[in-house]
Amino acid sequence: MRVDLAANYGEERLPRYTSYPTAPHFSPAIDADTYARWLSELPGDVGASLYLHVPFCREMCWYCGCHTQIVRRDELIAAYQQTLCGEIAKVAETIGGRIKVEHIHFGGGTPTIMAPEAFAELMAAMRHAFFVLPSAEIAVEIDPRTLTAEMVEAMQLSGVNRASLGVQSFDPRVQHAINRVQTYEQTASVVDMLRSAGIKGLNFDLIYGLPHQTVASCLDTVRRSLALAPARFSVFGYAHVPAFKKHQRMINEDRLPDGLARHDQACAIANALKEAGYVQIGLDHFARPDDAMAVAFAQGTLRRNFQGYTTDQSEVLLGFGASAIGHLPQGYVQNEVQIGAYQQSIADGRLATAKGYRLTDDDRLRADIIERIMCDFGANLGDICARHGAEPAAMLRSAPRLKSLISDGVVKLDGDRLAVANDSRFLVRSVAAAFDAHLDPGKQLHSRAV
Ligand SMILES: C=Cc1c2[nH]c(c1C)Cc1[nH]c(c(CCC(=O)O)c1C)Cc1[nH]c(c(C)c1CCC(=O)O)Cc1[nH]c(c(C)c1C=C)C2
Ligand SMILES: C[C@H]1O[C@@H](n2cnc3c(N)ncnc32)[C@H](O)[C@@H]1O
Ligand code: MET
Ligand code: SF4
Repeated sequence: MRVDLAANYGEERLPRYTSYPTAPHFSPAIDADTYARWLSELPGDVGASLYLHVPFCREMCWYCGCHTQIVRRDELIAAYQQTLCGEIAKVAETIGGRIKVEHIHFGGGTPTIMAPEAFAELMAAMRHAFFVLPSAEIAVEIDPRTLTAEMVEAMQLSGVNRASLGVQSFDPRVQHAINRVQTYEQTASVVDMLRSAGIKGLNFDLIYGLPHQTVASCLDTVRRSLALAPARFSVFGYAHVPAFKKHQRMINEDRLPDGLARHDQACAIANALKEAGYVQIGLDHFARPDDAMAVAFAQGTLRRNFQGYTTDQSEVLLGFGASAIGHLPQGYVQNEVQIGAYQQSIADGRLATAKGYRLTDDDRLRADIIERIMCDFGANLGDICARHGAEPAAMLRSAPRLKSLISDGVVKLDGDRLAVANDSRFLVRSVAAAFDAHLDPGKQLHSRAV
């Protein structure tokens, strides 16, 4: 990495571009009526992906940046699951046909906090409302500390074929500082259970930049993780935003590694995973070369959505649950974030849309460019502009911040082909931001760029 540039670009607060425009630009002008109209306009043969958000956990990890809350009473989870079933039926009814589904992702929070029968019922509700293709990828985010054998069986019977495990760090000192104690044996046993049930597409989530983390501690976590041989890793830098996430105040900021230490940790993890034969993908993913994500990356067909990088090619993403975001050809929609408001909407027979964004033609063009930059570290502006009936020269003129990126050697422009220099890939968010017409540099809404 070029440390000289980190100071110029690295501290910028930039979006992670899981959508364009990004979620802070969503407005209440897009409401349940708009969503209903958009759904009814979907072509009958469209392929969709489903995202189900389950915003509950048993205990708060102090670093957590997800939309989740602590729940002790199982009745609350049961009531929420019933609401999800109601929302699925309502959305299918509004579409007015049984569209085909290519991917299902259960995220959270901790989806496996549901009762196994409730999980099975939810899957059945989806198969009833939609045509879930036999080839569909069905993925569940898992907290290895609380996964039961009964839940594994319910997932197996429901056709789940991928699982993403929260691992974060195996270092006991780090684990205590983040309120997440999870032994290696717990994780290993969950890996065994899942594999025995035929759920073989495994991902591990790791985090660097946590309190007390060092390069040695990160490398030890990688070494132990490699022994369990997951097909993929997601490696995130800890995003410390205590103003948004009050529980992050429990993290002692004096124990957080500084920018340089974070960078060393990120590099050490990346090098160790690459040495072990994993391919580095985008900002934060690693996959075995034969894994579908590595293949998509090699072929230039990797996509980016609200879960991060994905192999999912669907044009439509339907989000279910509190705070869930959906993406339709017309634009984005986000459900009520508060669980009470979400449940009330569905109980009243309405969709639960709280806000959204209607895409313009210019947004679609820029979204395409930004997605390719985030996925491929480059973009063929000529091809992309041609698909949108636009001129690459005009697009380049409207991206004035590219100039300094080019003169700093971060970006190379060869005709209409843009490429992020190999040693500057950590600045990919800055390159994407150069095409972001909505970016307001005054607002510090996002986490650090590196
Ligand atoms: C599975 C856990 C999730 C993580 N992020 C999301 C999920 C479902 C999705 C998400 N989180 C935020 C947004 C922005 C819009 C919003 O409704 O608030 C979305 C779509 C909030 C957020 N997440 C992180 C930060 C710093 C913020 C607030 C500020 C901002 O919008 O940037 C950090 C963060 N959360 C997750 C990760 C992996 C991550 C950073 C590496 C988990
Ligand atoms: C879904 C995954 O997101 C990661 N995750 C959750 N919160 C944060 C945060 N504040 N910063 C970085 N990564 C985070 C964890 O690795 C989790 O498993
Ligand atoms: N909640 C699970 C865990 O932390 C899944 C990842 S975080 C949404 O282990
Ligand atoms: S990291 Fe996972 S288990 Fe921990 S609080 Fe967040 S969603 Fe829950």
